[in-house]
Amino acid sequence: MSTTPVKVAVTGAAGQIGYSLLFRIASGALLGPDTPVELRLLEITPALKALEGVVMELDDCAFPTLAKVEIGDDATTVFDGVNLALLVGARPRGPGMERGDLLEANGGIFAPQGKALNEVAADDIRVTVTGNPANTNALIAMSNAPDIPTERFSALTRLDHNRAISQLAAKLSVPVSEIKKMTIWGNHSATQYPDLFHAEVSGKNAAEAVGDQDWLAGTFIPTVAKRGAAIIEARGASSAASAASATIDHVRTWVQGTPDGDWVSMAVRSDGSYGVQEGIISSFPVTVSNGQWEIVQGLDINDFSRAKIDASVAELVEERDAVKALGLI
Ligand SMILES: NC(=O)C1=CN([C@@H]2O[C@H](COP(=O)(O)OP(=O)(O)OC[C@H]3O[C@@H](n4cnc5c(N)ncnc54)[C@H](O)[C@@H]3O)[C@@H](O)[C@H]2O)C=CC1
Ligand SMILES: O=C([O-])CC(=O)C(=O)O
Repeated sequence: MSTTPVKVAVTGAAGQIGYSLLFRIASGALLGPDTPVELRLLEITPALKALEGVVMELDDCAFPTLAKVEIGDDATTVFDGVNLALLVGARPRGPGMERGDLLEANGGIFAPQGKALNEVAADDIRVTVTGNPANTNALIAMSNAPDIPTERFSALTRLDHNRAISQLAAKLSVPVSEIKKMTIWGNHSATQYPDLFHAEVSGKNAAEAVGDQDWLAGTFIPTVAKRGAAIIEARGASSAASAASATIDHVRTWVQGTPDGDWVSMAVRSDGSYGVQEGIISSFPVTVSNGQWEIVQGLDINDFSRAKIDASVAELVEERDAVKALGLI
């Protein structure tokens, strides 16, 4: 085992997602069995007592990869020297709400956290935003951290990506491992576009393998895009274990890379690829190697996909304009 622990910050650590996420990070599921981790856990002051209880449970697991845990309510102290920051802490939506309804309540959290990361994080900091509305919260954090390269900020659309793989695998009665090159485009919201025209099932084009545009447009896309709301309806609370699992998948891919012949979905700063307005944080197909993501280039976008991508990007532009008006970026 290497000796220097990787410092991993998690915000909202006493919340639902935190309760699933922390134990997976501490057990080595994020960085592997040979990399010790130091957890830096940020919460609001009233939640610190609950967080102490979670830390007692972490201690009781006796994870060999968990080197140290520090908790606190001050971002500048907790983020000091961190290599990875998982920004989860934010209010979840309830029944009947869209994630964009959280913009005002949650947006205010990410400007100070971006500033704190800018001031004290390690030089190799990588930031993943899970708290909703995730894309625009990542934009806020990035805009408030001018000294951190913009490619070190990302937002989570891996949960949508995993949901899309699962729905397609069930439709075609194949194992999820047969599905490659899934893409989520745009916003982590009901306008997101899960794209089957470039996905592959056992090496064959997924849209052709499905051969049913009505299912693709009328069942697959809305099922994936509205899965979060369906879980809130069923569970009475928003998805937590699957969100934690996707957060692990996202960061592990960012650190370890994508396998040959596959890609993942990550929401990252647009460079204008595929006509997505430059500067917003939008989900793209990306490959990762040596800790650097690259947007997959050269995919043909048909008229159906063009309209779906444009609609989700228009929503992201609206969200950006709203947080600009609030003075958050
Ligand atoms: N991007 C995605 O795919 C998904 C995102 N989410 C989002 O993740 C967020 C967290 O969800 P849950 O854990 O279920 O919510 P939760 O309410 O159980 O936990 C959130 C925690 O964040 C803490 N918190 C609030 N403000 C904070 C601040 N300024 N600094 C540090 N901590 C703070 C709260 O005290 C609470 O403990 C929500 O915004 C939810 O909508 C949830 C599922 C999937
Ligand atoms: O739907 C929600 O509010 C929680 C979330 O982001 C998801 O499950 O995708």
